[in-house]
Amino acid sequence: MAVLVTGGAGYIGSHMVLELLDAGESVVVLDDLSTGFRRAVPAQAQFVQGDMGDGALVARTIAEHGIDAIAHFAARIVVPESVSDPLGYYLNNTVKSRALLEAAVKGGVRHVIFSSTAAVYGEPSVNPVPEDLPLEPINPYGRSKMMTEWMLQDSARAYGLTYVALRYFNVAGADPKGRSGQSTPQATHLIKVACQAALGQRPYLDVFGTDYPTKDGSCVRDYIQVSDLARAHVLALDHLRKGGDSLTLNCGYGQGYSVLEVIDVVKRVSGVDFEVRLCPRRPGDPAALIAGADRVREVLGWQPRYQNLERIVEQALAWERSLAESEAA
Ligand SMILES: NC(=O)c1ccc[n+]([C@@H]2O[C@H](COP(=O)([O-])OP(=O)(O)OC[C@H]3O[C@@H](n4cnc5c(N)ncnc54)[C@H](O)[C@@H]3O)[C@@H](O)[C@H]2O)c1
Ligand SMILES: O=c1ccn([C@@H]2O[C@H](COP(=O)(O)OP(=O)(O)O[C@H]3O[C@H](CO)[C@H](O)[C@H](O)[C@H]3O)[C@@H](O)[C@H]2O)c(=O)[nH]1
Repeated sequence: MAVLVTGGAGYIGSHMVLELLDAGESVVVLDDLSTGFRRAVPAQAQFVQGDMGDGALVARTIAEHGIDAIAHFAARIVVPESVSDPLGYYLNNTVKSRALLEAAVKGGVRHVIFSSTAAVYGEPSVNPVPEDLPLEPINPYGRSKMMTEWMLQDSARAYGLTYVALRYFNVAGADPKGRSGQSTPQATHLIKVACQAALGQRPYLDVFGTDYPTKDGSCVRDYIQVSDLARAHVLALDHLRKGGDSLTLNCGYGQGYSVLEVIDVVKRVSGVDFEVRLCPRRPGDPAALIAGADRVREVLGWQPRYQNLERIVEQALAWERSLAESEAA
């Protein structure tokens, strides 16, 4: 038995690969390296370079490696890009997920763990956000993911596979052992960008919006550490392999930090008072997104290990430093 990790050369997928290998699993990564990195895949994992939409390749990979479960991370993930290129997003995230699922069903794969997102909720009317809130995504990225959740639901009913859809809130930090982290040079994620500003790799940091109805006017988010998140996937896989039902679970800590609070923590941990510019709102940002986070703990017995923003920022800073050193070498 082996686990196929699509998008395993990317930020979150590479942490899943580490978590699976640490748990003694056999791992095969399928990635087209469109935003991922070959060096992010450890030597103990098998690597197949290719497109998850290539049904013949996926079928061959499933058969050759005896795949019983797929952890499906591969996607395009930049919300504004999804607004300017919706058909590109529906192709990669929805149409190619359909091809992957078809090959999985035909190849007898029993379980799928899917990377969904808080973006399926759009601008939620309540916070913390419960999983049963009606889905009202406000951009093509969120819609592309919602449709894949639907395909999984329908496929589970029709073909008997079981799945866990995990709706991530804001993912941050890096492997505590320094083996992986967020490597995308143009990443737009707040904690990554703030760390780059602290290390002098960016001249300043923009704060997008200071007039939101929140504690200090800036947006509030729930930042979950990436290895804690990967651990939830491993528990989800155990749950399914033991015959557990299909599930949809939020992944967050249920704790919100404002953009200005995050910046304070990055300044304190780094010891650098970098320049911060207060800017107008960024289109499409909901004021607050905090996970209703009880279900993942109750159903999977998930216990976070790194629920501490200082620690998450320390990891992100350490990763940025190691990236800068490897680029300089
Ligand atoms: N980063 C976040 O905060 C966040 C939040 C919610 C959900 N997610 C979801 O988590 C998943 C992983 O995101 P990430 O932050 O690691 O992004 P990432 O860009 O680092 O990783 C995506 C990986 O998928 C690969 N890929 C893309 N299209 C492919 C295709 N057609 N065939 C094969 N490989 C392909 C890329 O090369 C890359 O390695 C995505 O599904 C994303 O929607 C991320
Ligand atoms: O330079 C920056 C970067 C971000 N922000 C703010 O910081 C908050 C967090 O922004 P991120 O870009 O880090 O994350 P998002 O909340 O926009 O998006 C994340 O969560 C979404 C789910 O809602 C999607 O899944 C998406 O892929 C994932 O990156 C937002 O209020 C944003 O406006 C800034 O002020 N300045």
